[in-house]
Amino acid sequence: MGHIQITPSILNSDFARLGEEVARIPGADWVHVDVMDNHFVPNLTFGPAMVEALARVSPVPLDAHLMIDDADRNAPAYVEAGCGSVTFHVEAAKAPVRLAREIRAAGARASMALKPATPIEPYEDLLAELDMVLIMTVEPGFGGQKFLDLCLPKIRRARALMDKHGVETWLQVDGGVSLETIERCAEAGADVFVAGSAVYSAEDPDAMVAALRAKADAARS
Ligand SMILES: O=C(CO)[C@H](O)[C@H](O)COP(=O)(O)O
Ligand SMILES: [Fe+2]
Repeated sequence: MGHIQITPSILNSDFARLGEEVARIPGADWVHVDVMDNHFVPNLTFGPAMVEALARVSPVPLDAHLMIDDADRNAPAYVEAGCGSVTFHVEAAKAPVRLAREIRAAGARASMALKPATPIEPYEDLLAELDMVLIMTVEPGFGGQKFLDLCLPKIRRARALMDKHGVETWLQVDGGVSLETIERCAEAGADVFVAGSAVYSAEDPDAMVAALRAKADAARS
């Protein structure tokens, strides 16, 4: 299991001041950018040009979460835009192995996301091809939703499969992660934590990043 990493989502930040919003979280490991196309999910956010502009000013690398159809065709643009990690949804990818290899070859970390109803077991043999697996703990599309406890057993099963195969793949959780829920995720085996509304509704977002990290660290020991 890797060290604890916190990746705040800018989905619930002020889109009119994105440069300033990312400057408020210098203590984060990554900035999580939720790309939505109004087809894969019923919401629309950023495209490659906006992401490229954000990558130029962000104090930490970008962790792109692509909630877009036809990931095979559309994901490589986000590596080119300067993201350090690119996550595609397996439900939107026709050839996930080929896509993961393409992302890695272009110089980013390759990651695959699963919606709450998508099992991890069919993808066991793909783990070595991936730098990270993202387990959604809400239905993708919107920030500020309630954490789904029903996803915890899948986090445990994913960690067990990673241990079984001896891979270095990170395990990210995304959706409803807060001071109330982060310990459950860490105990289940997650090591990378997305937190959107918890960070950007806090008076001091960087202090919230530190508080989340401390809780996850404590849950581990
Ligand atoms: O992928 C997402 C939604 O589809 C977001 O990353 C996620 O919901 C973060 O926001 P919050 O912490 O408020 O749930
Ligand atoms: Fe996300």
